[in-house]
Amino acid sequence: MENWQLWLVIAAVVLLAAVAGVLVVRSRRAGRAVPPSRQPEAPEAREATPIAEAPTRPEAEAPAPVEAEAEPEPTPAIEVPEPTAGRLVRLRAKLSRSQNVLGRGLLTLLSRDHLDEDAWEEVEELLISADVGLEPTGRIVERLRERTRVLGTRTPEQLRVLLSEELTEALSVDAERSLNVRRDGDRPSVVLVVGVNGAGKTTTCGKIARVLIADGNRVLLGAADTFRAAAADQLETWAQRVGSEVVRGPEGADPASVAFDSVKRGIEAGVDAVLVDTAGRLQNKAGLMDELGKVKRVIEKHGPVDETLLVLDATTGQNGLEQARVFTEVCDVTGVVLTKLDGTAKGGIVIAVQRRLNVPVKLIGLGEGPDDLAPFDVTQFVDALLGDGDAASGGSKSRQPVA
Ligand SMILES: Nc1nc2c(ncn2[C@@H]2O[C@H](COP(=O)(O)OP(=O)(O)OP(=O)(O)O)[C@@H](O)[C@H]2O)c(=O)[nH]1
Repeated sequence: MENWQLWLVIAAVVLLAAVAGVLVVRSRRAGRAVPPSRQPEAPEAREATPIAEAPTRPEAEAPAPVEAEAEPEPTPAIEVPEPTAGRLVRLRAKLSRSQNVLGRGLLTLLSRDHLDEDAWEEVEELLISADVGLEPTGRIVERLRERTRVLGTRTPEQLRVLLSEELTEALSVDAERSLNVRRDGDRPSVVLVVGVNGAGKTTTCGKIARVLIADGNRVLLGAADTFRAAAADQLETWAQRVGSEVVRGPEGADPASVAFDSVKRGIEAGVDAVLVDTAGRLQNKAGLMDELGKVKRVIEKHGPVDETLLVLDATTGQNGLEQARVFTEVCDVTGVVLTKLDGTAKGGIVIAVQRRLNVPVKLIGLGEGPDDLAPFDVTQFVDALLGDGDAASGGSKSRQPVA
């Protein structure tokens, strides 16, 4: 090989080596430039907490250990319900805000020196305007007249005791007020929730589910209100919040078939209670009777309905009572849930409902919040109606605070 040829070969080799070097450096830089968000860890971390495995028992509801970089899921978190014991006492402020008109008004009237006819008429008017109803009002006034006459001079404390006793008497019923939600062997208890549109049925189902779950039960919600898809969506949201299963059908499905499937699924899943939400269209009594009758009949293929709760909006007053009576004729109502008592000063409706429908008020709704539902308790209710007694005692709070 000539000398010039040798130099040519060496130059070509050096050039090739230089080009190769540049290419290697470029590809390394490109490798480092992959953004962290495109690394595969993030999706894997998200999959580590599937919603399907979310615990349904309240004691298991403590926040799950945080997975390092997992992004939060958009599903509503399962909430820990407030304990149910003493709910009405805790909600007393909401109740007394609206109900003091009745209690304080009565105390003020009765503490007058001379209880003449005009004064008694005012007492009567106050009771009627608080939706107590004509017949119970007459009875209460008659008894108050008699007892204040015997009493003669009245101290504020005596008046308070007297009124408290009379209201307690008017509100008391012989029937059981607690919900019949005990499992019967391997069959869950079944609660049918009925009432007119907008009374608060779906909300009440969700609130009851929370109460039952707070007490350690497993609950299934059945969306037999197939008339409005939004109603089933609303129930489903409640189910996710409280950690219960939900059974729903397509919009316009036969409510009876959804109710049947709900109880069937409740039995299979071994839950303690199945709450069935229904539609409340009240176009005519025959239609309602057909629909609710069928729902009840198909549920009973699995066993009896343990509770039929009639949800009643307290703000609808005496008119609402007429509609409510239709439901008691159509199905065997075992208890009333009186909602929206926070939004009316007419607490006397509790007395009227029980007298007119002959069904005990079992629960009361005192707001839109998830824990704004309380078991109805006569003593605590009367306490809330009468407030702290300072209207009659001129400001001295002589009573013991509510325990
Ligand atoms: N203030 C107050 N609002 C309540 C109470 N209970 C329910 N509500 C409200 O009443 C409205 C109607 O409640 P729903 O539960 O949708 O009534 P529904 O009977 O299921 O109505 P439909 O699905 O149309 O039959 C909602 O805005 C609730 O938040 C209560 O105790 N107090």
